Amino acid sequence: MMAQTAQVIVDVATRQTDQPYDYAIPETLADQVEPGVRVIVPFGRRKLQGFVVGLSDTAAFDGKLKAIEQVLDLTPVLDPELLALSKWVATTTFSFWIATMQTMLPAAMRAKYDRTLTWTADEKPADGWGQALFRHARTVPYPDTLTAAQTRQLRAWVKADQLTVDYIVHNRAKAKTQKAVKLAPGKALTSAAAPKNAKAQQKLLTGLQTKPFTGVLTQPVAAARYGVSVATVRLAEKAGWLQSTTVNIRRNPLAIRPERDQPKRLTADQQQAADQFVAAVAAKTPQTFLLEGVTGSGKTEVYLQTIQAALDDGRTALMLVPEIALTPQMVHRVLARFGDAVAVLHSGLSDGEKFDEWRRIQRGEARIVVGARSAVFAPLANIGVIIIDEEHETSYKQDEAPRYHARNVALHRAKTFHCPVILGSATPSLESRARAEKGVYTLVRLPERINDRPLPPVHIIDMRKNSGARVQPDFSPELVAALENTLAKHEQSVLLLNRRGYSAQAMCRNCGWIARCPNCDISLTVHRAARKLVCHYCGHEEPIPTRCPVCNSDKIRFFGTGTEKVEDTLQKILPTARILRMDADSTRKKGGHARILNAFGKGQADILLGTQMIAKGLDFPTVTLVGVINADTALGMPDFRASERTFQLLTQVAGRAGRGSKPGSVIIQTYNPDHYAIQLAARQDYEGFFRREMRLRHQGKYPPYYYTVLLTISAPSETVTAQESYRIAGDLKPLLSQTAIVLGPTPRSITRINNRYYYQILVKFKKEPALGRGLHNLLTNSQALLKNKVQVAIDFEPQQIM
Ligand SMILES: Nc1ncnc2c1ncn2[C@@H]1O[C@H](COP(=O)(O)OP(=O)(O)OP(=O)(O)O)[C@@H](O)[C@H]1O
Ligand SMILES: [Zn+2]
Ligand SMILES: [Zn+2]
Repeated sequence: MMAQTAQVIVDVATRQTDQPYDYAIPETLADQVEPGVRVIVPFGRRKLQGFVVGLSDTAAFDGKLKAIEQVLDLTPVLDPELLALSKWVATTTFSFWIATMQTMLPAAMRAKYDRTLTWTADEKPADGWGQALFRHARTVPYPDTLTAAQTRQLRAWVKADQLTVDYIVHNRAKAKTQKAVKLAPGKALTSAAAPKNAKAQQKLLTGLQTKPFTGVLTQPVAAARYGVSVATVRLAEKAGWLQSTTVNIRRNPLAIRPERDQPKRLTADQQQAADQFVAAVAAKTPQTFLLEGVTGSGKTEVYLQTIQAALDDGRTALMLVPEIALTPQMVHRVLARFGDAVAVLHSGLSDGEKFDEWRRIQRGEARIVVGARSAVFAPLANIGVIIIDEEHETSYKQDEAPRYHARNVALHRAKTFHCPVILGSATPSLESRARAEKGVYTLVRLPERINDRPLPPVHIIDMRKNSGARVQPDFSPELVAALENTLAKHEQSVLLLNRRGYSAQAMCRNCGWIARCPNCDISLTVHRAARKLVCHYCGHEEPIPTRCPVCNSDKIRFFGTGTEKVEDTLQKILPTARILRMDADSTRKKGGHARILNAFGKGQADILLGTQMIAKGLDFPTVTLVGVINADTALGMPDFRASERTFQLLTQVAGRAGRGSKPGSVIIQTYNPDHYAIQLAARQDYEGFFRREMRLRHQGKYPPYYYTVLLTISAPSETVTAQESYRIAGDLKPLLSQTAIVLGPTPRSITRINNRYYYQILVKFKKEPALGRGLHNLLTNSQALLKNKVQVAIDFEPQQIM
């Protein structure tokens, strides 16, 4: 019997509507409504989009149900696994179900884009309606009105791979076509078809006779196949023995086609790691491994060989990397090993490109997915292994709703697919390392660098002694000497400017006025190249003033260390050095990262100066010196993870030195030379750091000993924000046991952003069965919140507490 009722989640992100609504299924749509398709339904006075999440045979209240008006998808956009996952993510992150479902889809499908139909099969549609539809073009607008039979026909074509539905994305990317050729039917391809002395054309003719092709080849591919130039292929078209046509080509995200490489012979350590992973793939055990491998220990090669094992087993593989644009090298390596079987998903892609990749995955054309955080929702079926590289990275946690952590989502999917998860890092998060300690994860270590290369020696420079009139504030004499030395040897250096909370500000030297944002409690940052002051929180911009608005003096000066300013100073110290700067400004343009890294890799610069983004994953064998200009800025943050972050950053960046045959060295400038995070990072002693930091977390009752939930309450009025925060804290406390700890409410360290005030409550707990429901009720039932324009954000295991 056909289902009569569909449960639909409508596209309204409020607590009140965050539940399935019943809709009747009209008979004409009966065979189109399935879980995972999107529909248009009447909702109040509006028509809304929604997702079908379930079907049932009986109506909840007979006859009174409104009916589904339209089905948007010919095939489900979310399969049962992803549908169930979206629900789980919504529950565990206190998000709206609609929001998690939307997060899983490429943006092109979310907005109101126009749809098209493209006939992809060689032969024409069999029936008259289809032939009429595609009479003038292979791609036509999606018809406005379709009968049920016609929709059924479209669905059948899609299932038979004869038809695709596309979204016209108006920004940047349009579907790309390339000129192509096919054999002209009925043309005799004899050598008489071209002049005897036209050698290239004769060569092509011979090739076409001895090695003919079917279907369509792009001009360059045809040229390569027959060893002639593209011009010759064009001549052949003119002569009529090849027919010209076009093909849709995939918008290739990174536009790189690296040379294919072969698996490397593993070292003994790599082999024992790979053996365990491959065994878990084969045995289909949802086991979680923590691969703790020092920088340059060859973790990537182990990932690649494990992926190969999953593919050989007929399964697929998912590999997450932190914000992929930051690691073009990693993507390059995966593409070099697996070529077209790889789909790449990351935030640098246009909507059209993302959609292309997503569809290749959904259709099973791409069996390996490499991507940043949201790629954890890639529509892969039959996953054989999930890898999370640099698992300690905070970018795996989304810091806006839905506040999911990709690691947790990965672990959940792995359970569904019965596949192992590999968490890799030189500096694992304390949470993961502690789980390995307890035996929840299996610890696998790579303690040595490849080819017995030593880890580089690290020198700590005490910047408190770097004073006096003649010294440069940002460059100790030791660092300058090392840079000069490296330059003289024609080797390369990497310089890290740790900019977190540290940027150039404009100040009046006469009265002390500092340029501040009118909307936020934060000073504005100087962007000298653009001659602007910019707020990094709300985006407010204003010109740099020439006179102080308070005392009218013209002594406006800049202070603080911006990357631009350091670059200027560095150029003065080393006039002949070729410097490349890599920060948010210099990489804003698409592909900016890849371009800078590429230039540096080719030896077009001597020094790569950059922010955090240069610390991770770079593998340049020619780098022999790494300098850290200011190691301390992260230490000063009011966050219990400050030491962990500092340790991770310094260890990672130090690991960029000496990866090739020449030995490297590292210089760390700091005002806290005795701090354990800096001392242990200098020794690359992860285990030592782990033990020490664990003791402190235990004393302070912080993760991984305690769980944390952060409530952030905001409103346009500070009084309302404070009142509501105290009320919420008061409501929560009775729900909690004696062992739970409630910190706050306290104003956030930057209390006002974009003219809203922010207060926080941090709950630390070990086991609170009633907390989840309590928080849920708080959000659902609170009319007061709505009335006062109060927003409450709930963040389970927040990565940033400020
Ligand atoms: N078995 C092997 N034989 C030879 N070279 C190898 C082998 N495995 C890896 N390499 C090379 O060693 C270098 C370091 O490896 P890789 O970048 O994978 O290390 P990693 O552990 O990911 O480092 P990091 O954590 O610093 O990013 C790379 O250039 C890689 O090509
Ligand atoms: Zn002034
Ligand atoms: Zn602002």
